[in-house]
Amino acid sequence: MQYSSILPEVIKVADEASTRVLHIYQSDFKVSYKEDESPITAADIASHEVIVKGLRNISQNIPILSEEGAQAPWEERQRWRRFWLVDPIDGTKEFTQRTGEFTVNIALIEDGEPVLGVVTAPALKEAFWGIKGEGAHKRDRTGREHRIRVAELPDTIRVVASKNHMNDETRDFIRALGPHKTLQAGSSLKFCRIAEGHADLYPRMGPTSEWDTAAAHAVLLAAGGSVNALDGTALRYGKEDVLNPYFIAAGNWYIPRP
Ligand SMILES: Nc1ncnc2c1ncn2[C@@H]1O[C@H](COP(=O)(O)O)[C@@H](OP(=O)(O)O)[C@H]1O
Ligand SMILES: [Mg+2]
Repeated sequence: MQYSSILPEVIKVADEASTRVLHIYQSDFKVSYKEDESPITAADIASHEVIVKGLRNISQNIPILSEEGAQAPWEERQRWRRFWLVDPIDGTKEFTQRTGEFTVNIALIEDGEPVLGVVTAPALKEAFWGIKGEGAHKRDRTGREHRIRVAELPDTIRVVASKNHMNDETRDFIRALGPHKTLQAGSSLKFCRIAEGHADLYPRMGPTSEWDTAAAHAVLLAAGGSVNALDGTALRYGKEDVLNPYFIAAGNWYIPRP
């Protein structure tokens, strides 16, 4: 499959979803709570609907797994060699707190690997995309597009961490790094900050689901970075359990084995 030939259409779908999301963000929206007590708004649903429709237009035959869609049973999912993995809004808490740090995420998975990813931050007017082996790009708030790449290792490591889901394990890991600077960012933007060279490391010793990380993982990979579980193996997608293991996303950082 020629990923570069479908990329402009995937960006268009993400942009359409972003426009809908932003419209709701700027309105007096209502917040409801799912069974797991995580928040959901009309923007999550609207974004999901725009993306599913758009991706079906691009490819009739590639199945879709979305945070807000009905999940196909494992008997079916385990046969998917290639599928779209979607988080219509990552950082719903950021959305409801109106920090602007939420994203729309679309990834294409092939044999467990994120080979294409598009991440948009509607309120920040930023977009990131990447294709395995073909590099990553950012569109900034002025509309200018440019290639991005992870930074060379700086003297002081810049660590990016969750605002809403910080925990003791992640804090201990960061402390053990020694001298470092800390940046905060919401949602999958943390991976994108590494991909564009503004941060070096994102340790996540806490739960996330496959849709939270896949698109930004693809961007970071394409920009020269990595996302590894604590045993050093790359994060993979399309598992029976959609939860990710704890991970370390990094630019040019050497991860010492325990
Ligand atoms: N207990 C838990 N189980 C699964 N995922 C969790 C979780 N706590 C937080 N997350 C995930 O962390 C994401 C937010 O990350 P961050 O704190 O880095 O912004 C949430 O994305 P959603 O907003 O899409 O639900 C959510 O999926
Ligand atoms: Mg999410």
